[in-house]
Amino acid sequence: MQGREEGELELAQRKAEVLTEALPWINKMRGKTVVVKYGGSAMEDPKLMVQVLGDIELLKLMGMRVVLVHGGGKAISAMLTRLNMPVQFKNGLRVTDDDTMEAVQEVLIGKVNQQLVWALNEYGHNAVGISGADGKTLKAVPVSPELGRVGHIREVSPELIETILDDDYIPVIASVACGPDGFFNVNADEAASAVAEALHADKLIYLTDVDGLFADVNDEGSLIRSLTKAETKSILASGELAGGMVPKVRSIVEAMDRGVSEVVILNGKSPHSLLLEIFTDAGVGTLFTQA
Ligand SMILES: Nc1ncnc2c1ncn2[C@@H]1O[C@H](COP(=O)(O)OP(=O)(O)O)[C@@H](O)[C@H]1O
Ligand SMILES: CC(=O)N[C@@H](CCC(=O)OP(=O)(O)O)C(=O)O
Repeated sequence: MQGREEGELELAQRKAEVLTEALPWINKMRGKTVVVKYGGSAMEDPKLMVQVLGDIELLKLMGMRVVLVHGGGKAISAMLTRLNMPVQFKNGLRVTDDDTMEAVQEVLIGKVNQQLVWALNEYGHNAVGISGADGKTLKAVPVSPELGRVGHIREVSPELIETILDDDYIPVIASVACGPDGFFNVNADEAASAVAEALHADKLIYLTDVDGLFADVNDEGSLIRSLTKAETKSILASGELAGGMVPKVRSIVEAMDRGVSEVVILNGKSPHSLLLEIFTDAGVGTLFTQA
């Protein structure tokens, strides 16, 4: 009994230490705009998803203007497979014909977006789900004829997002944009980067399914803790990155080129990585800074 009480006291002291360490960060981040990109790879496990959304709720309660931009690539591929439709990527971007575009809309806007909104609402902080077509928030132009309806963001109109934030809701944005003749499929990493730029965000966070950027993709011990913009550009140019990490790192460079001062890649599968990154001195993941 005595031992258990001592253990409990130690735990309480540790919790108090954590709060003390967090206090300056809470002060620093109050009122700041944080764009969180939540990727399909880290959204697979519903239990983990609930935990991530709980962390987002906490950021909101601590006074941050939190914007959630989401993907859902795995869910789209699963739907296409069920429909016996091809799943094809070039340089990390999905080849998107008209039928594929319909499936993308159904999965991202109809399913994933509303699941996230519903789950955030369960925490008590009301969320509003939009796609890039709402309020013409994301306007895109085609990337190349071989990719079909894949869009590159040409312009972001942040007014609707700002209205939602000003009314104290959490905007949840599906990475579908409007283009010259209908909807376009935009990589969610690029959408998050463009939204962060348009909102002059203080921080852009990519939640994915790995701890950050590895020097060697096959070695989890090779996590790179921090990179400057120049170093990030040379990694991108080296051609060593593969799969979804290519558009992610390209989006990070674009965000930094356009003035976002801090970008982080975090593992959305490790418990409370968001809180550890924002509220602890050491942080976690890979931090990208201007210099
Ligand atoms: N150098 C690297 N470091 C870390 N991950 C890498 C690297 N190169 C490629 N990857 C791959 O990128 C994946 C993350 O990108 P992606 O699957 O698009 O995530 P998300 O769906 O979260 O956007 C990782 O699971 C990993 O397989
Ligand atoms: C053009 C393009 O590739 N669009 C992506 C959009 C979803 C996405 O980016 O989802 P994740 O963040 O989960 O990977 C796709 O169709 O998969």
